[in-house]
Amino acid sequence: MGDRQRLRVLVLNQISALGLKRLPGDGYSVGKDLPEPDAVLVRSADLHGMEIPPSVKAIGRAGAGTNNIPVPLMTRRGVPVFNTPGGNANAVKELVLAGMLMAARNLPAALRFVDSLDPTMADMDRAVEDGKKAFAGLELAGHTLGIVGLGKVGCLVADAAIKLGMHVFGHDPEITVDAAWNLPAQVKKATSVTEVLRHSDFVTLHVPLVEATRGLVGKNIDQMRMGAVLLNFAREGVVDEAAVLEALASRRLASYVCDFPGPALNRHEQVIALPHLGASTREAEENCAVMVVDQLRDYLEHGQVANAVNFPQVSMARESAYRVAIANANVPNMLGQISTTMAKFGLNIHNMVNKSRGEMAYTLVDVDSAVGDAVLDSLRAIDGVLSVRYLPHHA
Ligand SMILES: NC(=O)c1ccc[n+]([C@@H]2O[C@H](COP(=O)([O-])OP(=O)(O)OC[C@H]3O[C@@H](n4cnc5c(N)ncnc54)[C@H](O)[C@@H]3O)[C@@H](O)[C@H]2O)c1
Ligand SMILES: O=C(O)CC[C@@H](O)C(=O)O
Repeated sequence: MGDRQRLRVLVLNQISALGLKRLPGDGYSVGKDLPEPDAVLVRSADLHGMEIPPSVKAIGRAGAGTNNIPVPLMTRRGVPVFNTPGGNANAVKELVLAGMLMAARNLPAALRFVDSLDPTMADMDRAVEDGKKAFAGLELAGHTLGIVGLGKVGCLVADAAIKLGMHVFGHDPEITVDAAWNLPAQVKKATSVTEVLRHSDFVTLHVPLVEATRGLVGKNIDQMRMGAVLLNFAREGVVDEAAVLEALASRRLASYVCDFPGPALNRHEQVIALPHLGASTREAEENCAVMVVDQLRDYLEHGQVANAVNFPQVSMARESAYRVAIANANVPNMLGQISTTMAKFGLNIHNMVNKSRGEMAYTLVDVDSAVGDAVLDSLRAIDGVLSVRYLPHHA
């Protein structure tokens, strides 16, 4: 196949080879520096400042958060943004448990103490026994964990905390039915973030960064129990850093555990800052890469949509070799105009599906004969049409 006939996938972060090898060389070119890419694959690369070429038809995020991608702009261009719900949730859960244990047992300070001991000293045992009292901690069992955000990560953390003997309070105003089913019955429902903060010894945040969650924990830190621990494995902007620093100084917060280092946090003795490690396990990287690549391929080759954050879920079995995929504004008479245009060119619609999500809608149309450029141009010219792709299937 000629190079331009292959679909080009621009890869902007380290994506597991297990996923990338699902893009077969006879149909795809994959690389870090490809002109006119058809799709972009990322993890945390910030696309806000980047010129996303008009050739891009889909963006795949191997992970959960999509705040590094200009999603509304892509929606206006009729470009879906895919993510991988749950693909890295277990990895994050395990790091949250590690974070709670590191804070509860003063492990970073204890390690620094051991590191400071002169290995050649005569009485190491005595120095250890004398020194250890500075690091006495507390056990998780019997303490209360508050969880804000009961999605893929929050639910797993709740389950693990219950199994460790903790009491758990959870808050999520938009919890899904599936998540609610998965939640252990012992989790108590909190009706606000403040209620979680008031009743918890440990508070962990698992919400996406959107306008509504920016600074979700800030001034309200003064509602937290004295000596509580705050964990942020969500995003930097979900907490107000100045409020955290103040609460650490007053000892309202004993520790702040986060995945987002910064100048005021690094080397702070009450802060445990990790280098955005939540999803960095072999298993999570493989899960996310495989999921996102499969979703991208299904969209690029068949127009089907699974796990896009801005498009409806759409699937339709292939019953014809000639498929057109159309993203359009969710306004009256779009389907009428699409079918009239196709009829004008003598195309018979074999099967179609149309679904909407918010202000946009997505339509897959299978027709009985090949579709020429003139039809596609006429479809593109319909007011409200955002993108049109022709997806012939060569069996
Ligand atoms: N540190 C890391 O490496 C890492 C890894 C995975 C995810 N994350 C971050 O964690 C976030 C959550 O991940 P997830 O996989 O659980 O996502 P998810 O979409 O499954 O869950 C997010 C939950 O937050 C809830 N929510 C939204 N706004 C809320 C609010 N104001 N108050 C309470 N709940 C609210 C949603 O209803 C949803 O249930 C991601 O968006 C990402 O930013 C970080
Ligand atoms: O890719 C990563 O390493 C981090 C991913 C994480 O922040 C997410 O939102 O899924």
